[in-house]
Amino acid sequence: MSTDSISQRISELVTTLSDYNYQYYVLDTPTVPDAEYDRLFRELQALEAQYPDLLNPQSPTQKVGGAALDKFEQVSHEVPMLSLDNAMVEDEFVAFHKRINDRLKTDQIFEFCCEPKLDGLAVSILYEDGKLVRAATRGDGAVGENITENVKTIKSIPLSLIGSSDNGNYPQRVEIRGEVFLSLDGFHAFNQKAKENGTKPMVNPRNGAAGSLRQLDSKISAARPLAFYAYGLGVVSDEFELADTHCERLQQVKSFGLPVCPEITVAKGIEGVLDFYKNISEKRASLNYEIDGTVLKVNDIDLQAELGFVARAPRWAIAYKFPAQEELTVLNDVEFQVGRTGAITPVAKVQPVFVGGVTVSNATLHNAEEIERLGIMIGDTVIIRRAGDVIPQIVSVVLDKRPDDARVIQFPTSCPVCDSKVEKLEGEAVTRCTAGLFCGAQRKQAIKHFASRKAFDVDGLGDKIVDQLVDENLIQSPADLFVLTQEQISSLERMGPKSAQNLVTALEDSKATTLSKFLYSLGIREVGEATALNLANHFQTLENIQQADFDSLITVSDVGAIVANHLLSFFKESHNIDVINQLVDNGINWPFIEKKAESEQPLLGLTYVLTGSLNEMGRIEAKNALVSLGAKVAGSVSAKTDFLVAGEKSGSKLTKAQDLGVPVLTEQDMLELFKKYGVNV
Ligand SMILES: NC(=O)c1ccc[n+]([C@@H]2O[C@H](COP(=O)([O-])OP(=O)(O)OC[C@H]3O[C@@H](n4cnc5c(N)ncnc54)[C@H](O)[C@@H]3O)[C@@H](O)[C@H]2O)c1
Ligand SMILES: [Zn+2]
Repeated sequence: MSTDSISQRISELVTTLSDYNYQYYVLDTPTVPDAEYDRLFRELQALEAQYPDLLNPQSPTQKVGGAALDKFEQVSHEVPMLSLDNAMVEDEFVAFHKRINDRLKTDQIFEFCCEPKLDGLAVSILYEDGKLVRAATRGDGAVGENITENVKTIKSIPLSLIGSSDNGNYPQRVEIRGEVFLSLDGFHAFNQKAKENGTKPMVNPRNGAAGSLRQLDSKISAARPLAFYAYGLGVVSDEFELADTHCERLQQVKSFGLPVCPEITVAKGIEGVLDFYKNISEKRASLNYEIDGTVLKVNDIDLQAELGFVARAPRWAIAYKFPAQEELTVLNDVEFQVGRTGAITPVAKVQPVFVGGVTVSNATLHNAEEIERLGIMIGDTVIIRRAGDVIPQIVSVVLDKRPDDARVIQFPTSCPVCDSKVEKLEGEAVTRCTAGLFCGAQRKQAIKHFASRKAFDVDGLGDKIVDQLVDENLIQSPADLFVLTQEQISSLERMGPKSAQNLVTALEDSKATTLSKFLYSLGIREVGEATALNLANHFQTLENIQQADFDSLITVSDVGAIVANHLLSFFKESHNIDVINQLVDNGINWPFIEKKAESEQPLLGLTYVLTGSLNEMGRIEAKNALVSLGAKVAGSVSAKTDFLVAGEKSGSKLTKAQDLGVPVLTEQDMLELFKKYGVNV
C-alpha cells in the first residue's frame, strides 16, 4: 500500500470510529456490534503503530469515550477516568503479562484482582463527610456529565456512608468508581412493558442503562431498575489509610456501604486468570446482569503506580473479553420451514459468521410480524446475536449498508412443503399450514395423534413404529395405515411376523369407532375430546360438521370463534377432505347418532357437572352418556347446576355445590340412572 492509501485508510477509520463513538456514547444507540467496532479500532491501532507519523491526535485510539453533552452541567475529573486495553484471546493476555514484566524489568508471576467486566457505564460518585455530593459520567475521561440527581435514585447507592469519618470508617472525601447497569430482569420487564404500551424498547441492557441514567429528568431514571457495583477509587483524602492491594481496597469500599460484585476474586499468574475466565464464562448465563468479559488488575497498588498509564488506559489492567455475541453478517436468503404442528417459521440464511463461539449460518426470524418489525430485506447487512445456547437471532438491520438490489421478503401464501393453504388467525403471530392430515411436515405428528390412546387407540402402534413407517415411505397419511399388509409391517426393523400380524388385526379392530373419536383423531387445532363430543352430538353426521358455517359452529358448547375458525379452515383444505374420504373408503365406520325424540331424553333441561375421579368409567364416557339422555354437562358449578356427580377425591367443586345447596350424586347413583334409562356404558 502506498502512504497515500494508508493515510486515506487511517482517516476513513478515524471518521467511521468517531461516528460510531458518537452514536454509542452520546446517543446511546449503537448501529454496529461491538465486535465490528473493535475490529476497526484494532486495525487503526495497528496502522498507527506502524506509521507513527500518520497518527492523528484526534484519533479515537487516543481518546476515552465521548464528549459530555452540553445539556448536563460538566464535571472535571480530578483523576482521569480511563478506558481499558483489551485482549480477545488467551495469547493476548499472555502477551500482556509479559509486557508488564518487561516494563518492570522483572520475571514474576503477578497477582491479579479478577473482576467480571460489567456491561453498563462508568460513573464516579463523590462523598464528602459521608454524604453523596456529586456523581458524574466518564465523558471523555477528563470531563463528564453531572448526573447527581439521577444517581441518587439508584437504590443500591447509599446517600450516606456507614459510620463516620471521625471514627475512621471512611475517608472524609472519597470518590467511588463503578458501573451502573440494568439487571436482566429489569431489562426484560422494561421491554415487555414497552411492547404492551407500544413504546420504544431498549436495544440492549448496556445502552438501556446509559440512556436511563443520562436523563435530564431524574424521575425517568428513578423509574428504571438500575443497579451499581463499585470497582475502584478516584480521589481519596489523605488522612484515611487505604489497603495495599486493589482487592482489599474494594473490601474497604464495601465497608463504606457500597455494593461490590460478589464474583471478584484474587488469582495468581496466567493460570489463575485463565481459571477465573473459564469459571466466570460458565457462570455467565446464570448471572442476572450482562458481562462481556473479565477485567484483570495487577493487585499490588505499588506495582500499579510503577506501571502507570498511557493516553487512554492504565498499563496495569486489561479487559480480557469473551467472544462476541453479536456480529455483522449479510442476509442471503430466507427459507420457510414447516414445523410438526404446521407452524411456518422464516429462517434467515446468512453469510456464515463466527459469533457466540460458533460459526452460524442460520438464524430464526420467528414470524411475519418479526420480519416487519425489523424491516429486513434480502441482501441487508444485519446484526446477528447468539448468546449461550439460545437460537441465533437477527437483532437489527444496518440500514446504511442496504444494497440497491435488496429484495423484499415474501411470506408464502401456500405451504412450502405441501402447497396447501396457510392461515394466520387474527391476534396470532404464527402462520400455519392448514393441511394437518396431508402435509409432509406434519405427517408423523398427525399419524401419532391419530393412533394415540384417546383417538384410535391402535395397540402396538407406538411413536417409533410410526416414525419407521413414514421414514420407509410405507404410509403418508393416517388412511394408509388401514391398507398396510403384514409383509410390509414385518419388513420394519425389530418387527417379527407375529407382531406384524397383531398390528394388522389391531388396525382392523380399530375401524369401528364413534364420530366423536373420529373427529378428535383428525387433530384439528384445539379440538379436544370434549369439543369433538359436543360437535358430534350437535351435528350428528360428519357431513353436517363439514358443512357447518361459522354461526352454527359457535352455537355448540365449547366452540368459540377461534375453534370455529380452525374447523372452517381445516375442512376448507381439500387435501384434508381427500384423507377423510380415504379413511372412510378404507373402512372406518361409526354408528349413526340418532337424535332421540324428546320422550327419549329424560334428562333434557338438566345441567350436570362431573368432578373427582370415577372408577367404573372414564369422564368422557360418563359425559357422553349424560348428553345422550339430553342433559347438558357443564365445566363448573353454579346456581344453574342441577346435579353434581362427585367421584373420589372431589375438591372445590364439591364444596361449592354443598355451599349452593346443589344435590350431589355419587358415581354409583349415576350408574343406576344409566341402568334405569337403558344406557350401556
Ligand atoms: N458498537 C459501537 O458502535 C461502539 C462504539 C464505541 C464503543 N463501543 C464498545 O465500547 C468499547 C470501548 O468502550 P470503553 O472505552 O468504555 O472501554 P471498555 O468498555 O472496553 O472498558 C472500560 C470500561 O469498562 C467498564 N468496566 C466494567 N467492569 C469493570 C471493572 N470491573 N473494572 C473496571 N472497569 C470496568 C468501565 O465502564 C470502564 O469505563 C469498545 O471495545 C466497544 O466494544 C462500541
Ligand atoms: Zn403443509
